[in-house]
Amino acid sequence: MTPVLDVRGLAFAYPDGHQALFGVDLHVHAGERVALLGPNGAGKTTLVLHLNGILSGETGHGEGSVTVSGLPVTKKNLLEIRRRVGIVFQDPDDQLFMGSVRADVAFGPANLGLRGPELDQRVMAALEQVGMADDADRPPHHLSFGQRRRVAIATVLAMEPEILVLDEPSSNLDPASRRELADILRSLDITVLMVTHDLPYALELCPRSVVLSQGRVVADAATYDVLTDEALMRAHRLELPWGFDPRSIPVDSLPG
Ligand SMILES: Nc1ncnc2c1ncn2[C@@H]1O[C@H](COP(=O)(O)OP(=O)(O)OP(=O)(O)O)[C@@H](O)[C@H]1O
Repeated sequence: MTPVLDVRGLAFAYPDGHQALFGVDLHVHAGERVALLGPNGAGKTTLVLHLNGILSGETGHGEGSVTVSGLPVTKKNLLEIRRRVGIVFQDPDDQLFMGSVRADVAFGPANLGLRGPELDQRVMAALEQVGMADDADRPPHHLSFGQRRRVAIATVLAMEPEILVLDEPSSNLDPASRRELADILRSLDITVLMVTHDLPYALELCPRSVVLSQGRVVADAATYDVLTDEALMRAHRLELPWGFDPRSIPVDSLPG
């Protein structure tokens, strides 16, 4: 089966010569939810920015390849790649700039040529997926941070991407919003790659974790196995929150 996301031998140095990735391999199959973990400066954002061609060999010095459902990420394929790879950035305000929630969610599909009832239906379906349909006519800047994050996710879902990439989805959320977002993410029938420093969230949502450290993949295993590997965790500056013990979570409540 062709992976949805196929990263092979990806190496990248920024124009100032700083080498951020050294031969990264990552294969994600349809329906998987994978956490991308690693300390500050590991190269997670650099990798994510390659997934839809924001960074590439043309913006620095690169080697290797990224393929999305068989389509290589190249300049020629960028439009289709950006439809297939939906990236939700950490700050929802980077993605919301229209006068209403509805208009923000409609922006992408309208650019793809959708109009009329088909566009409305696409917008409302995406808002329903994130529990924000009742707020369609509100200005995004009237919403709470957690609500804006959900709308930012809807703007991406409205493109019907093949993979949803989330950068720190739980950051700045209160515990209830964090849990509600976890419920939403679990309910989506979509392949997910989630960059996070929130290790309990990774355990709760992602059966598999990939650890990036100093630009290299140093682990690719079941999240439970990663989080209980004390030597690995220590070597790569990964720390569990105080009092959190993955071994105390009943195995049948972990995502499988
Ligand atoms: N524009 C840039 N020019 C030069 N070096 C950069 C640039 N952006 C990032 N880097 C460097 O590349 C390396 C990887 O950075 P990156 O932002 O990808 O890490 P990260 O894993 O996302 O970190 P964090 O968890 O802090 O967000 C770091 O050493 C960083 O200093």
